[in-house]
Amino acid sequence: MMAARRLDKISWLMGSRTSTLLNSNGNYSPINRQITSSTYRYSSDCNPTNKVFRNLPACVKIVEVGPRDGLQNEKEIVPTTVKVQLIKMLVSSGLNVVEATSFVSPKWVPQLADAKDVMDAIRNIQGARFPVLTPNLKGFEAAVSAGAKEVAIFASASESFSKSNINCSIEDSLARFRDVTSAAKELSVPVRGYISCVVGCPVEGMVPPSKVAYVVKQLFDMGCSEISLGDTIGVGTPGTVIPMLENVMNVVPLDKLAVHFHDTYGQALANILTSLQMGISTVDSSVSGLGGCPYAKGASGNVATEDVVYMLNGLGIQTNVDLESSFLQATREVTMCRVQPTGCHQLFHHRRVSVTHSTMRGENNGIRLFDFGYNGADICLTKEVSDVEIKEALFRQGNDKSPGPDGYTAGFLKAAWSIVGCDFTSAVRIKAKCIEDRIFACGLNINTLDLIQQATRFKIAQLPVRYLGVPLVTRKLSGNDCSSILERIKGCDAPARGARVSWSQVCSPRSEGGLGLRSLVLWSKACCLFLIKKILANDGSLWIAWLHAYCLKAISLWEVEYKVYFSWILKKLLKLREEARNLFVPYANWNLIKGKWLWDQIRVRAEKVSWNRIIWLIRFGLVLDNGCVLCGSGIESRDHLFADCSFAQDVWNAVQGKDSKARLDWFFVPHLGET
Ligand SMILES: CC(C)(COP(=O)([O-])OP(=O)([O-])OC[C@H]1O[C@@H](n2cnc3c(N)ncnc32)[C@H](O)[C@@H]1OP(=O)([O-])[O-])[C@@H](O)C(=O)NCCC(=O)NCCSC(=O)C[C@@](C)(O)CC(=O)[O-]
Repeated sequence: MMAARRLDKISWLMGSRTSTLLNSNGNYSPINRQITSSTYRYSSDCNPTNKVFRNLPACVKIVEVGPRDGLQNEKEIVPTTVKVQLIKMLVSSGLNVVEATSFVSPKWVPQLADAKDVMDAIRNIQGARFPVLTPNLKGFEAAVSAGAKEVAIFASASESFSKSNINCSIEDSLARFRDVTSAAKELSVPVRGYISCVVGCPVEGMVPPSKVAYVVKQLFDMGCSEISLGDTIGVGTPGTVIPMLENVMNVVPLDKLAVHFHDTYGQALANILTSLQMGISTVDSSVSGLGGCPYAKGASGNVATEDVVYMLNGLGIQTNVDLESSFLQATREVTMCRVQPTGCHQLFHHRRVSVTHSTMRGENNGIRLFDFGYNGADICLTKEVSDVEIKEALFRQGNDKSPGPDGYTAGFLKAAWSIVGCDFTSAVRIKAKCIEDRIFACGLNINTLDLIQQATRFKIAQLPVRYLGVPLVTRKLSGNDCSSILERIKGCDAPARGARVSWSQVCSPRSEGGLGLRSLVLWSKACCLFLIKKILANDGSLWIAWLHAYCLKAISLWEVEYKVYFSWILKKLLKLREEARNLFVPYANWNLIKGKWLWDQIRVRAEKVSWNRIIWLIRFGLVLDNGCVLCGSGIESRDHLFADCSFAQDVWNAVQGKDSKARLDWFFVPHLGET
């Protein structure tokens, strides 16, 4: 949600600043200045040769992944023109590697279905490279014919993630990627390799560094010019990143490696700094921290480009990026204003990223929100909800979620959104206002509720959610709560008074003219009798042992006296003792006494009817079984129907005018008329 908001802001910013990027001929002109740390106000005099930062690189290549990784997770389709504008703005800020889009299946990532159009539109932008993601040969061919000069393949160090992201095992993916790299080699197209889940996987948990190293080596051997190590769900810390990097560095040269950190736990900058100290000099990031992987539950945004550049500037490390470019400045300021309306103080910069990622995306927010004690959080929680948020909340619901009090399902509202969208959002707003002065409590006793009510003077209300007329309350339901459903049930009884068939007859077996239903009252009684049998047979269950030890206390069930402290079920069983005695005493063998047998004993029997099979056959157009309905014995085959069936034999005999008991032969039937 936060990413969506930031997108809105970015679009707005782009709209208001487009003019600054167009030259007098109306063509796009990137700025592409060489930026040094001295251009930045807070750059330090940090000497990269000092003890702590001895190994830091002098300059870092930033790979901007916002237009691809940043957007791929957005549900709302971002118009192609906006994407193109975003890419132009990023290049204008000095970012000279911008991952533009993906040539993946549009069914898997609908947001990037316009990959070809994006590539068409950025064809003439100079001063930057635009790699694109290609999951297979099909994607590679499409990318190349759309004008891509660089591609990226993406494997995973986790088997489960590989399956959920690209629908195949790691080994199968490597085979696909070999096809891509050999096709790319022929066309001299450089291939970047990604590895996801390098420290943790949403399904498998921790991923062993040796597994990462194995996949890295495979990608390197197949010809990847650069390999980016992705902490897809942002769970890494320097503590887990260091062993992973050490393993990887053993198998491929350092200058071939890049890092790609998501910022779920605000660790991305620490991880980047650690990676730089270990010699890495290529870092992926996404403008304003947009991003997440649609197939990695819990993956939050990428590390924000502005934050990375800010840190690198502070360390005196060169990038080509102008943090003071109008675009990055404005993106940063507006994003900060959302959560920090009192000012855009640089000190809150880091907090902004962490809070926005965790609170606004709705992930991990329970802990993070209060960890920070940050005053931006309450603004997030209390500010007015937007129409986009209302729509998002509805569209996140499953289609078959139970309907609200108005009876409309989420599926209906989604399908009819173009018609009812405006009404729906305004209705939600009205509701949001009228519930303001009531409290919805859960799990509190009546005294506490009273105290709250006295202190706040708010009414204690019930959630306006009912199912079949019964309120969804957190305490035990009272008779009053159920009154509406009871009324309905009673109401249902009324028309039955004039019915021609009694309920007991409806509940008799089909062979006795009923519908084959079982009366619940009778079935419950049969179950109770069954429990009595278990007590008498001392069947060994824990409950029976407990009954014998604590209730019956060595007295037989027939003789035990009724005690008020007995449980309701035991009292119920004792009331059935006489009936049980009549049933059980003649049968010493407990094994013969089953629930169905008991039900058969206690039910009222009716006369058998001969027509039931025909009725059921006709009523449902079904053949219930393949037995003959005329004689009741034998399978209803051709031979049986025309020859073997006793009814058929009577017919043939009548036709032939003789009383032959001889079995008719099927082959003889066609010739019957001839005799
Ligand atoms: C790999 C597939 C296609 C396999 O998907 P599949 O369903 O197993 O493949 P399929 O071969 O059975 O094809 C299914 C349909 O997709 C079509 N298709 C097949 N290939 C393509 C293609 N290239 N372009 C366009 N269409 C394609 C194909 O033609 C067919 O169409 P249909 O006959 O049903 O109409 C699918 O799983 C997919 O597209 N996955 C991409 C998922 C994705 O983009 N994830 C996000 C990127 S990875 C990431 O974010 C991590 C990273 C890189 O940032 C690093 C990190 O953070 O860790």
